[in-house]
Amino acid sequence: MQAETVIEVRGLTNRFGANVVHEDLSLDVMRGEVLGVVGASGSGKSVLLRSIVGLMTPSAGQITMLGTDVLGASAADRAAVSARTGVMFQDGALFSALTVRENVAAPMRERLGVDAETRASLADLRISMVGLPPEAGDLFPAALSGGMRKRAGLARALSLDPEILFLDEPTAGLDPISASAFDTLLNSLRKALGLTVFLVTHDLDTLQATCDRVAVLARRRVLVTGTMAQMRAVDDPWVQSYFNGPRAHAALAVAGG
Ligand SMILES: Nc1ncnc2c1ncn2[C@@H]1O[C@H](COP(=O)(O)OP(=O)(O)OP(=O)(O)O)[C@@H](O)[C@H]1O
Repeated sequence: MQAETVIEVRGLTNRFGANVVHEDLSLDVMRGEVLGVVGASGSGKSVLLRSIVGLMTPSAGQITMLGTDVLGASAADRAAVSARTGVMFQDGALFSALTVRENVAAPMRERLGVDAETRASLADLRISMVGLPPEAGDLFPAALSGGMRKRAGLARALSLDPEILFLDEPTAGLDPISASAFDTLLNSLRKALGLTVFLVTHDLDTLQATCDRVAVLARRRVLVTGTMAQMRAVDDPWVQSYFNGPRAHAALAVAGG
């Protein structure tokens, strides 16, 4: 079966004044894969994610998502594509004045023509899918631990039953046990829901545990894509120090690789 490209980025350029972050960057994301996006701090991983999900307008280039040219599309078409995706930000980006259940239900208000009671039941389903206890739905974000906040952010990203999930540093700030539990959760959700996942991370354990392919951002573009094993053979100093450094070896040893 021919693999389907669900995100196609071509000729992407992003600059902030004199700071050129991306220049003629290209990337494909295939349906059903978990793609890890790595790169040094400041290489433009978050800017790439924000460009794809429409939170910022790139300086130049073309982005096709789920068959729609998102930069050229009408606001209504962009919103329709956006409703088929979910984004989880590093800090969860939850509304502090809303309970977890209300946070998870918030995207449904606009997009789903269902009453408040149904929205609450659907939100509770998402809350249980991410492994939070039922009582977490009544809590406000301030009452959650870091790990619970990540899960609540994930539940909200799953609110509209998305095809593509964007995760920005999902395990940052978590202790190793919680991070590993998050990896396991991501793997099981991805299987159960048939998700495509665009995962920005620095976490080698997460890459090893969850990703089918990795894309390395360097020198303003996607320098290389491939499996973790392929990364170890790439002749580039940053790629070598990242994928063949002591931390990478530790991650591989744990994974039995
Ligand atoms: N709104 C903005 N205005 C000006 N410069 C910006 C803006 N957003 C990002 N940048 C710049 O773009 C570059 C890439 O930032 P980005 O946050 O995408 O990096 P990153 O690879 O995600 O880094 P990290 O791993 O540290 O999170 C940085 O030089 C940053 O200062």
